[in-house]
Amino acid sequence: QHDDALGMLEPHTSALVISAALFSIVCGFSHPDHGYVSFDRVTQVASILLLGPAPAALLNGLASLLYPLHRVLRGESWRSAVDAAMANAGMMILIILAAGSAYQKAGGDTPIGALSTPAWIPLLVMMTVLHLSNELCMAWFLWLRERKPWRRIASFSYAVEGFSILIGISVAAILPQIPLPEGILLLIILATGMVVVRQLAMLRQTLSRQIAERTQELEAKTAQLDRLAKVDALTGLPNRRSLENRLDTLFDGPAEAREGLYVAILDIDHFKQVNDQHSHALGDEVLRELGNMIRSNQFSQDSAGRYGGDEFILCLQRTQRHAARDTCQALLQQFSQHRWSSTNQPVHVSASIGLTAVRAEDSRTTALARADRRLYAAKSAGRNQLRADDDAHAA
Ligand SMILES: Nc1nc2c(ncn2[C@@H]2O[C@H](COP(=O)(O)OP(=O)(O)OP(=O)(O)O)[C@@H](O)[C@H]2O)c(=O)[nH]1
Repeated sequence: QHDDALGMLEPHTSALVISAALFSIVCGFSHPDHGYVSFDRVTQVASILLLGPAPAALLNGLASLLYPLHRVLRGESWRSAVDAAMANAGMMILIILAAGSAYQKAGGDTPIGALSTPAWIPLLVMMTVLHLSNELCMAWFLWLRERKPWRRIASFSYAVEGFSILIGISVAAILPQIPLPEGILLLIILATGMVVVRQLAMLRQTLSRQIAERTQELEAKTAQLDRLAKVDALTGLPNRRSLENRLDTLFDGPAEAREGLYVAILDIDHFKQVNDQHSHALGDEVLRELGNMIRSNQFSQDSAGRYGGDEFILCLQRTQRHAARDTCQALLQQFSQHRWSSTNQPVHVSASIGLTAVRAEDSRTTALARADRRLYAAKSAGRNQLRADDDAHAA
């Protein structure tokens, strides 16, 4: 007979079921992919089989409503905890009533007589199907409300679910058959198992979080090192290595990429004197400011940089002879007219440029060597000037 009259509930039975239900909910854990995974089915199934669907629904529903206390103690807001508890309790009561009725319809006894009763199979199937429907409804609801993507329905939560249901069935079948001390021992072993699984899950979660944090730090450091390896610290322009790589790419690529390509070498005039007569700090400021000027001119941004000391390489792509000359002249003029602020006495600093058009047969070395010869010619001619291929005396 199906004895699940609510009036027959003993206070100590009710207290035990509510405590067990609370314990099995609290022993859950948040899984990054599957959300909150808990063992509450153990108590739900055991209480359906021992007390009947209606008392089980009542007691587990009550436990679910009490659960917010625990979540609030963990720092969640009352509002969100109560919201979640109401939704949980409602779904749980429905699942218990439906699965419990299926069990009774299949001829299952309350309390369950033995594990050999096949009526627990519809209970297991119903519980799993209802869990799946619950998941689908939640996913659909979250998608409707927050456009959250659908969570993957993975085997893990079903493994926990199925395992919990089987434990619940076993507990219900075994508990009434054994003496009280053994029964208590069984419950203690079960509770310890839940705590251990929970602790292992939390440990796994902490480790994954730490690994994710370290990976992020390492990626940031690698990106920083990568940047430092390519950039000149003083001017912020590409450094020699990065410039050479860039020029190699240009020179190794198709000949069309070098059409209209001009390469210039700029060297500050008597820079040693700037350092010696004023200060190294002013020397640094001159280099930094020249870097800013180069950046704000029309040089190919990734192919203009500091080649070393007071020497800079400038590339102009897809341009013409006059335009290349004008750009270089404008830079020399801007640089020589700059008023250096870090000193009281007036300081005049100028630079010289050797400019050359890249030829079809050029390699990086031959083009730079020709630009260097033009620079030498500019220095020899008195500095603060530009020498290009077509200038008189250009070497
Ligand atoms: N302040 C400062 N000086 C630097 C830095 N790197 C190189 N120098 C100085 O730049 C100077 C380069 O001098 P040189 O190229 O030999 O000759 P110069 O005095 O510029 O004379 P010319 O090139 O013939 O006009 C040296 O005195 C270096 O010490 C730097 O990062 N900061």
